[in-house]
Amino acid sequence: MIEARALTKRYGDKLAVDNLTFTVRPGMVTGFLGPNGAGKSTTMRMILGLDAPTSGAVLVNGRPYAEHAAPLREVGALLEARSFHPGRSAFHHLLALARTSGIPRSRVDDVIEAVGLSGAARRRAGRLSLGMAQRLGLATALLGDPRTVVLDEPLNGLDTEGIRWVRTLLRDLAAEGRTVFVSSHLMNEMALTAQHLIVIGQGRLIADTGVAEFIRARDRGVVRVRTTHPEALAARLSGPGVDVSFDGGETLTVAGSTTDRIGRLAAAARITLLELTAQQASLEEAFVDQTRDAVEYRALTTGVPS
Ligand SMILES: Nc1ncnc2c1ncn2[C@@H]1O[C@H](COP(=O)(O)OP(=O)(O)OP(=O)(O)O)[C@@H](O)[C@H]1O
Repeated sequence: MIEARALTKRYGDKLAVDNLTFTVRPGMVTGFLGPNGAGKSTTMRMILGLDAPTSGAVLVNGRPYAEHAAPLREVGALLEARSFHPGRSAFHHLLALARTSGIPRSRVDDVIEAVGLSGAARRRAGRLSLGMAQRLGLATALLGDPRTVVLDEPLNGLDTEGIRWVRTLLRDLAAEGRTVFVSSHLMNEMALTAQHLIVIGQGRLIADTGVAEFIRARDRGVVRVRTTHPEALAARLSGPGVDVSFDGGETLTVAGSTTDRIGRLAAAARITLLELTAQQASLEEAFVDQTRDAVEYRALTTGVPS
């Protein structure tokens, strides 16, 4: 369990984390989302005792990180890929960590196997591909068999198979009753992996909610309709708050209405429907919509000078 209470971090004039209060619960994967510069990494560093809060506090499994007698057994972390000595092999990196934390050597072999690094474990870590380095980072996080894992962008550099593997790994860790807190910019992947979301923007909490609820909160009720008489149906559907767009063929996209209403209206007008589908917003659409005001660096679209 991770409990942030009025957690705040200021760097000079910059309020990187602003009065964040949230709880990350065990037994599910919690995604940590926010636009660039929102304060995710800063929050994660404070969870792990690598940065001190300006005010407020964050507890991991009931205590500040630094107060745990065997922190590696409480919290496993992946903050940056390649945060290991490049000249040391993956095996020796893990072995050195295990020795200083009272973790048995057999556990090193276990995590190497678990993350699929067996073939590369003796190679110097500096020569590992980004994907392999990411796997070593995950092995490091899991070494102490921790109750809580905190992972900053664990999917960076992984190929499709690696991404699917991490998805299963995170879900399995959560199913074992662990607390899994993971940031990622890959929204489609988060939608598949996480059950809960903490969303921040400019250091402030935007949402602390289930993934489905987060998407539903901004779902504008878009319905796709295929019909034999699109123009006639469009004329009947249009009205205050209802937006109908027509693709020129037999399909209409209707915002601001429902499948029930459209179905009944079509039946009353004796218009044949070929398809009537409520379209759910994607997590990415919901995210863009709900963090729009909190984007720190917005790309400006400028015309190309002629
Ligand atoms: N050591 C520091 N000194 C000064 N400002 C910092 C420092 N670390 C972070 N910041 C600033 O604090 C804000 C939050 O940064 P942080 O890296 O936590 O965001 P993030 O959500 O992890 O971003 P990204 O998604 O781009 O990784 C940013 O404006 C950043 O420039």
